[in-house]
Amino acid sequence: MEIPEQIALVTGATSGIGKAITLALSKAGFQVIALGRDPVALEQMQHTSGVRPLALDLLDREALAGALQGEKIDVLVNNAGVIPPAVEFDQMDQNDIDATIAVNLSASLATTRLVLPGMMARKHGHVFFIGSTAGQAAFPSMAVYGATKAAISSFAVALRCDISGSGVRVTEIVAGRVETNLYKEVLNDQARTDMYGAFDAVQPEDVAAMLLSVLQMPAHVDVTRFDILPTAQFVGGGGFAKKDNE
Ligand SMILES: NC(=O)C1=CN([C@@H]2O[C@H](COP(=O)(O)OP(=O)(O)OC[C@H]3O[C@@H](n4cnc5c(N)ncnc54)[C@H](OP(=O)(O)O)[C@@H]3O)[C@@H](O)[C@H]2O)C=CC1
Ligand SMILES: CC(=O)C(N)C(=O)O
Repeated sequence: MEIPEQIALVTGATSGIGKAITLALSKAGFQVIALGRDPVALEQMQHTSGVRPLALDLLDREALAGALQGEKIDVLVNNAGVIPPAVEFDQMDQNDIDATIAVNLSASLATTRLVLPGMMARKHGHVFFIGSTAGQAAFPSMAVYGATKAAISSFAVALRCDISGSGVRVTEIVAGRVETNLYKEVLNDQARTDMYGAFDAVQPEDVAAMLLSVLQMPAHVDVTRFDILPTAQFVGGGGFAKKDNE
């Protein structure tokens, strides 16, 4: 009997962690729908790796729903994300607050809502969420980004309760510092090089390798969450209140 090709949808497939996951899944034999806004990057990936490009903005709900209509997705990787400028909350621009919540949280929930019923009907599927250490501990000047990732973490565990017994697995990937383009709009090149060098950052391919290992576990095993950090990085530790705001 021929085993049908499995289909994976990866959001934020044009760069960083999402790109590495897309390429790893494609190499592992999945038909990958690679979703991102950059059509040129997607076209290149189609050319070199045979992935199916899906150029759209996740915030365009109608386009997303239309594009996913009829797709029988086995693996969903909710990866797309943005990081707003690192400033204290009282200095944040409201547009940055809204955009961060919309991409990092709302878009993941919307995509999952579209894909999950089909998985449940077929009694098979795996939904991944890319969380962050910033959702597990306080990071100064990252209150909103951290809040979106804490919400993702909370959502992922609660989702498991809701769909328990359906055969669909859920995994949250809690990533520490991974060397990608995430900070390219908010830090200059030197600052990014210093930041990643200081920790010997995790590489996107490392995250992809972990995701594949989790996916390859037997169907009755769900790795509900894993943390992946540079060996030299830790999070948490005490903070001290400022004496005043002057
Ligand atoms: N790098 C790190 O240290 C860590 C990253 N993470 C998380 O990993 C995920 C991937 O980030 P990373 O690889 O680092 O960063 P990158 O900036 O390299 O990649 C972000 C991806 O998200 C896509 N994206 C952003 N906005 C939208 C949108 N509106 N619609 C569709 N796609 C969108 C981008 O595609 P395009 O521009 O083509 O739209 C891009 O492919 C994020 O959720 C991030 O929060 C978590 C912990 C640590
Ligand atoms: C941006 C992140 O999510 C992060 N964990 C980091 O350490 O930079």
